[in-house]
Amino acid sequence: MTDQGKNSERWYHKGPVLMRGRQVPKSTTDQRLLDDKGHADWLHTDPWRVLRIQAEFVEGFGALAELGPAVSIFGSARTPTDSPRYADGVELGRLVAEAGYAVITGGGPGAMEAANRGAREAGGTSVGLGIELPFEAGLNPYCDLGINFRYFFARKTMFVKYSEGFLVLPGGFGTLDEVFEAVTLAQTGKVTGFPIVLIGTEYWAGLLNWLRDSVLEGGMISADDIDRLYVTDDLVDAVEHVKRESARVRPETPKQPE
Ligand SMILES: C/C(=C\CNc1ncnc2c1ncn2[C@@H]1O[C@H](COP(=O)(O)O)[C@@H](O)[C@H]1O)CO
Repeated sequence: MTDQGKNSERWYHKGPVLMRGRQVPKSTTDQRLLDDKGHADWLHTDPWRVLRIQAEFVEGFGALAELGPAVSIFGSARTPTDSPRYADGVELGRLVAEAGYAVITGGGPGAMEAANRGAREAGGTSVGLGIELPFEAGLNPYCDLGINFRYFFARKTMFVKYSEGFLVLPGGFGTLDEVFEAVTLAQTGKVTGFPIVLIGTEYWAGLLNWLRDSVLEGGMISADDIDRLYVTDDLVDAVEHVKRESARVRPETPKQPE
């Protein structure tokens, strides 16, 4: 930390941050630390929040480092347990587990619960990366390994870092956010060989038509960007697509469950 006068203008370095003129603080960080008697407001400030964010990454990396090959399954938190879509989720979780992958979901209800349930029932590894929400429902009972995140962005890093692809059942904003994050990471080369499979041709048709007719037509994306989204109704084909892509980009094949 440096605090100096230079050409009559005061400047101050706080780590990588440069402050000049009126931006220069009236006190130093250590003054504030030592003068701060008795009140705990600092606990709710951004610098303290950064430590919690760091802790979330450290805990996530620590818990998932030895997971082995995994696939993330997304889909609506609102899928009713007695619906055909829930049954698809269970079947998909089972197929993914039988293919030797751990199943990672958002740990919530609906399609997430279905996929965790399928993985658990098939004897696979069932992981839930939950998110703290104001209307907290907690992790579904089919998660064998669960982490509850405060921050969406830390949690999203885990889905991409620890899975070899995304399988996406019908869903709403949360699901769309996960799809578009993955496809943006693929488009910008931040992830390579990362299959994204949309399950349900009828459900996704409107979105794909809009991507072709407006987004591609308007020159906002390229034709091969749309090809990053593989669409199918067939759950076996969905899992096979992930296996094919994994085998193409990673020489080692998934371990079979013991
Ligand atoms: C809506 C209800 C609970 C929400 N609980 C969630 N728990 C964990 N993850 C969630 C939750 N809601 C959304 N997500 C994430 O987004 C995707 C689903 O969002 P959608 O808008 O429902 O499509 C999902 O894949 C999660 O990662 C009470 O029923």
